[in-house]
Amino acid sequence: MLILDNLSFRWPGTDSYCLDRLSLHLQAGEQVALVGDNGAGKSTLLRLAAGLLNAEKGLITLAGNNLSEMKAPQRAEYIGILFQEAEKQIFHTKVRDEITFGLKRQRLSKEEIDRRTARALDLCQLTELADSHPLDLHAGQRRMVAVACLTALRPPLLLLDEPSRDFDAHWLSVFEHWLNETRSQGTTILTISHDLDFVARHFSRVIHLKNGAIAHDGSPSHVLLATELQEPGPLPAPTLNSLNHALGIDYPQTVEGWCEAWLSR
Ligand SMILES: Nc1ncnc2c1ncn2[C@@H]1O[C@H](COP(=O)(O)OP(=O)(O)OP(=O)(O)O)[C@@H](O)[C@H]1O
Repeated sequence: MLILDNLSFRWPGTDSYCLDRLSLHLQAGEQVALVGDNGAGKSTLLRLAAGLLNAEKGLITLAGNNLSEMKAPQRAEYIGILFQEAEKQIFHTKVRDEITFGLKRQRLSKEEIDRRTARALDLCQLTELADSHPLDLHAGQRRMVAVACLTALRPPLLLLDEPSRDFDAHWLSVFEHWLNETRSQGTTILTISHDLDFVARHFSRVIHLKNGAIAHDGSPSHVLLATELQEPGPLPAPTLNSLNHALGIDYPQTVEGWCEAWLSR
């Protein structure tokens, strides 16, 4: 689905490479989390993958196409982006209009637009807020409005920048339910996250970016327990991994799986 081949990128006016000869291959239907310190280059990588920045060297291929040769509307058919400040993606005065905007641009029938909008509102628990002004909503709900727009458009690749931040417990569970639904439909997802418990709960492949290069790439237990993440620093290991490590066991990453394994030991 997405191939980053030997990618190098420097921000204008800087001498050092922000990303240095980075290669990454995402299969269709894979869900991958990108973790690493502040300034490691995660958002820059996501913007390159979205075609919003151009690499100095290397090639990005999206569904067999050279990304740098794809025009914005063609890229939009394949890629949905959730920025860190998702509220800046919202322009309309009603939640419903925000969702239908992208669908109308795709020239879908009214029935299809209504069907997709109703489903997106329902999945994102926004049905009762459909006629509200997005700016009257709180941060978690506003983020779900941006998520609902992606849901309705159904791009095969989602690029999410710290999607779980700003949610309270209720809206985090709504978002995680949405993520499970989206995964079950085979959508390819690349997400940035600093929440390693969230990463361990949802992603079977984790990439640890360090100083603009891939330091580790593998399962959550492999990557999140790697030495760098164990040391005191900005990325503490997720709770279940720390527990497994302390007890010297290799148990599942979900609370349910962990309890099952513990009870049947
Ligand atoms: N618009 C910009 N102009 C110049 N340098 C930038 C710009 N955006 C980011 N950088 C620099 O590029 C490097 C990587 O930044 P980036 O935002 O990609 O890191 P990150 O891993 O996403 O960090 P965080 O976890 O804090 O979001 C940093 O040194 C940052 O200062």
